[in-house]
Amino acid sequence: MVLADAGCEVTLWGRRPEVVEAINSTRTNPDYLPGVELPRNVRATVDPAEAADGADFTVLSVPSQTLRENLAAWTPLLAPDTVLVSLMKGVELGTTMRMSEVFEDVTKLGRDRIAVVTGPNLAREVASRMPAAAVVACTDETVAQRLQAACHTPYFRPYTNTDVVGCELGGAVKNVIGLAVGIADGMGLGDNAKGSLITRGLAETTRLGLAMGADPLTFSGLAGLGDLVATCSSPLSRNHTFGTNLGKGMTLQETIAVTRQTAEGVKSCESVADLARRHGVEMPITETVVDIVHEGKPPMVALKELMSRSAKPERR
Ligand SMILES: NC(=O)C1=CN([C@@H]2O[C@H](COP(=O)(O)OP(=O)(O)OC[C@H]3O[C@@H](n4cnc5c(N)ncnc54)[C@H](O)[C@@H]3O)[C@@H](O)[C@H]2O)C=CC1
Ligand SMILES: O=C(CO)COP(=O)(O)O
Repeated sequence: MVLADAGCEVTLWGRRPEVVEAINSTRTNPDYLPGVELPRNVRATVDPAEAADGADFTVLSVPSQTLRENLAAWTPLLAPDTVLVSLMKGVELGTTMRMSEVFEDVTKLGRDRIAVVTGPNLAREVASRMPAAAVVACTDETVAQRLQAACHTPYFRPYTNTDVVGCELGGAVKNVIGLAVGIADGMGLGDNAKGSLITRGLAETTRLGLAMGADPLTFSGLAGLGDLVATCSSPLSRNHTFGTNLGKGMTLQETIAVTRQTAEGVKSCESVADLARRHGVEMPITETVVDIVHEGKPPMVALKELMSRSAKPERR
């Protein structure tokens, strides 16, 4: 919708024929975004070849853990000069690859053909054309500028950045911190706890980013602090909501059963923790989320452990 509002002709691929049919005939996706009317220049198809044909930009937004499989099937269909754009905020389990690295690995395209859009962009608010800023990241600034122009609308204001590593890490780790804040909210721990988790969460994200060669300033920007604040304050966030349900005492299985859409942090917390170990970086909040979500540690026990960690200076 953003690309179409910015003047692009958009062909949207969808898996389910009934959703594609509803989009083409009613201009809405009634199950997921009721009440949002899509512009005329968005057309849907079940045929990935039709969606990819001649595309200047090929924008990918599937769950991070299925990307590799999806992209392997789509690679032969990509238009020769297309730029691949990731909207995804996750890290692949096992390989610990960021989404742009999976793009590179599967398609063998150069980094100047791979871009990322990220920032505080809760889908429901963007679809309601509520104002938001975003980051368009590519190692090649001219490509970032082309994409910036392609998605700039009166309600969507993209900035460029060449720090792809920092932008992707900001998006992926904020989902994990969003889970932590959700858990704290579900436990009724209050706003001081929230402010503390957001800030210390950003500190551990920045530590990891520095170890991976990111620009630390990226984390005080839209891809870092901006997205963290939006996610940790909004009931629209899937990760925050998932955490809240756990904090209220639901089991993992019960929480999964009431979650209809992708909460990336649930899987990516493990790959982020893995990345941290590989780079020798301490990420206590991320480790705590892994313990609660995957090891069944009771949130109250995890809280006591976090609060009784050894005292230390703030900037270390
Ligand atoms: N929802 C939001 O506000 C935002 C989400 N994102 C990111 O966008 C990415 C996608 O998330 P959402 O759109 O929110 O999730 P979603 O669950 O709403 O949508 C995921 C889409 O992927 C499809 N899908 C699921 N399994 C698939 C498979 N095996 N193969 C192909 N397609 C499959 C689903 O049918 C659905 O259309 C995530 O990485 C998320 O972090 C980024 C910014 C905002
Ligand atoms: O990334 C998002 C906002 O920028 C959406 O967060 P959730 O995936 O937690 O809904």
